[in-house]
Amino acid sequence: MNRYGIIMSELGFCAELLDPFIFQHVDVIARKLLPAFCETLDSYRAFTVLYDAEKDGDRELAMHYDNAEVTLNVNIGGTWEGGQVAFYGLATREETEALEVSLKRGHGVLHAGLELHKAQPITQGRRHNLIMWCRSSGIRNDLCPMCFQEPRVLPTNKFYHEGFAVPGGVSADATREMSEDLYD
Ligand SMILES: O=C(O)CCC(=O)C(=O)O
Ligand SMILES: [Fe+2]
Repeated sequence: MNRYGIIMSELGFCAELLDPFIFQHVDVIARKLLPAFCETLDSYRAFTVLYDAEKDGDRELAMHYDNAEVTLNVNIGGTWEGGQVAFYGLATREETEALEVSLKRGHGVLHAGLELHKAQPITQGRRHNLIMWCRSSGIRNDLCPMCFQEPRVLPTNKFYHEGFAVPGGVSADATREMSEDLYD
């Protein structure tokens, strides 16, 4: 469970910092390294995780896959022991033996969102990471990364579209009207 993380958009870190970082840099690297999992990255959800072995902190994160086409997980501080990120292969396949990544301070790992993974318990110190769930509507519009079904994409409110994009042809005004009908 992530009880102490913060959502980067709520702190205003997106427009000047994360938008250019993800859309101009991570996008190029992700499409080169993980072409089977992403096309152009066109939205993201970024948040932090904070583990603390000494206080009443979170110590670990249970096995899951991400609501992302690709995830960039970067350490942004702390000194710690334990806390490896363990990977078990794609959620759509049989579970493999754990591949454990011990991130060093300031280092990161880029992986497919579909990779099953968990954070092993931290045994000493604190670990603070920035998690960027990067989305590619070109992929998720055809296959929802959570339920593996083809989604029916409807306009939603303008703040929270979870990475899907309404297919072309719908004007901004029409989208706004539809979302007002649906959610007001
Ligand atoms: O603790 C970590 O480094 C991994 C966090 C994670 O997998 C997530 O928040 O989706
Ligand atoms: Fe994750």
